[in-house]
Amino acid sequence: MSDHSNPLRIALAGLGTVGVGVIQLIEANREIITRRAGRAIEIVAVTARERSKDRGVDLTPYRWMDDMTAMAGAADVDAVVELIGGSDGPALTLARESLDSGKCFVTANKAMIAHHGMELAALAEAKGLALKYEAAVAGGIPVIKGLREGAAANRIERVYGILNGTCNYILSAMEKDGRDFADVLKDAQEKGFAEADPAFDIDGVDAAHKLAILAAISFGTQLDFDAVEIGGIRKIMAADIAQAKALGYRIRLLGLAEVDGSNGDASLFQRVHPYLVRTSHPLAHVTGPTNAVVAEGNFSGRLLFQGAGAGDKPTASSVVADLVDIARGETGPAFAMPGHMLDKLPPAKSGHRIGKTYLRMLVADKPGVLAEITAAMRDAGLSIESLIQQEASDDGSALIAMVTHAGQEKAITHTLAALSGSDSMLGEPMVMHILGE
Ligand SMILES: NC(=O)C1=CN([C@@H]2O[C@H](COP(=O)(O)OP(=O)(O)OC[C@H]3O[C@@H](n4cnc5c(N)ncnc54)[C@H](OP(=O)(O)O)[C@@H]3O)[C@@H](O)[C@H]2O)C=CC1
Ligand SMILES: N[C@@H](CCO)C(=O)O
Repeated sequence: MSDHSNPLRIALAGLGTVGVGVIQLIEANREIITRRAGRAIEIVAVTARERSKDRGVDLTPYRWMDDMTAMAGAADVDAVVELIGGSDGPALTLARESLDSGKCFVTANKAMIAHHGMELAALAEAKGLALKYEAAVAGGIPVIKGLREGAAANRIERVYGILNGTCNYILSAMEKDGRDFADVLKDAQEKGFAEADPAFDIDGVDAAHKLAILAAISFGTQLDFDAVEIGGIRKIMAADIAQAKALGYRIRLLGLAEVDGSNGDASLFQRVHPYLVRTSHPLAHVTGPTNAVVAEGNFSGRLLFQGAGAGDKPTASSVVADLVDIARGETGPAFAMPGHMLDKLPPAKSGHRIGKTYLRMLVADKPGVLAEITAAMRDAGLSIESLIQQEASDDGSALIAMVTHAGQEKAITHTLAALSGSDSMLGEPMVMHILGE
């Protein structure tokens, strides 16, 4: 470990959007960072794939190290910052080697933490080192610190929010301009907040990485990414956005987690899915790449964390905040309590969950179709709160969108199973849950 009267010396692996942001931030705010940290934070070594690439920052003050293993073992490095990405591969090797070599470790890599966070936390804990990942969840929002420190005295009942800036950008642009999905996605990629593989964003995987991390910190449970139920936004049509609006809702990709005790033993519910959110709810007004996380504490009440969920500067802000913590000597457990105290909960089943649901179906425009749908719903014990049928298209199809009264989720499954063989149904129905207040 480093001597706290000397600068905290860091090695930076990854010089892309976030890596360059970190260099710029440390340069721009050097004086205030030093005063807050109690000592300077100095970059001593850097690495990326391509040494000769122009990154718009001067790298000559720093030692270039092609060999990341050497970076992890360098005697003049106190903390390693990983901004490469990827759940495995070089990022994971660097994490293991850095902690093994006695270096504190900071990362923005939610994929790696979601998959390997328990192992890395155990490594860090065994050596009394810091493993920090504020930037991994919701970019520039200090939500990890908020939950880990500010809300540490609470039992968190539920945590949910908008965890992917790319999806929120796409959904709010579709909502505002009626633009189509592919066009808006291209925009998000150009702006630098989409993942290297944007399928991670639009299919909900990136939000699921973040949700699994939030759940572990919120509930004192072991990270269980594999148990997150995941859905994305690919199948959302402009018509869904319009119908949701007409029914008093906006569509947001949400991650939602809670400990479910309704069936006797506690289990962990984690879901990422597009939800309909009442226009009166604060999350309905979160637009663009902004993220927002709601945590409901049993003493604090509802907490809302909101801000930029991605981008060079906001994400760098979180990375450097972690470095300030390390410079101050803060090396507490990565998941807010020692690893052996984290509960291991089984994944919750969702069939008994009660809520309202949005259903959109493309159907053949012929007599009796609505009766067929409502009969399937009646048999499943599901009742309709509101329903819209759009005028038939030239191809003879009609779009039906409805919101059900609150019912068990398994009633939706039964309804769709009953309708699945029907030749009235054209294409796959779209199911979206409605966020309960
Ligand atoms: N962008 C954002 O807004 C946010 C990103 N994150 C996370 O931060 C991390 C970095 O993201 P971002 O900056 O956007 O990514 P970029 O793709 O912009 O940058 C990745 C960097 O890693 C380097 N790199 C890739 N592979 C290797 C390798 N094998 N060896 C050495 N260097 C390598 C690249 O080198 P080269 O430049 O030479 O190709 C590049 O400098 C990811 O984990 C991401 O999920 C988290 C929150 C927000
Ligand atoms: N691709 C992510 C970056 C921040 O984690 C997003 O769009 O939110």
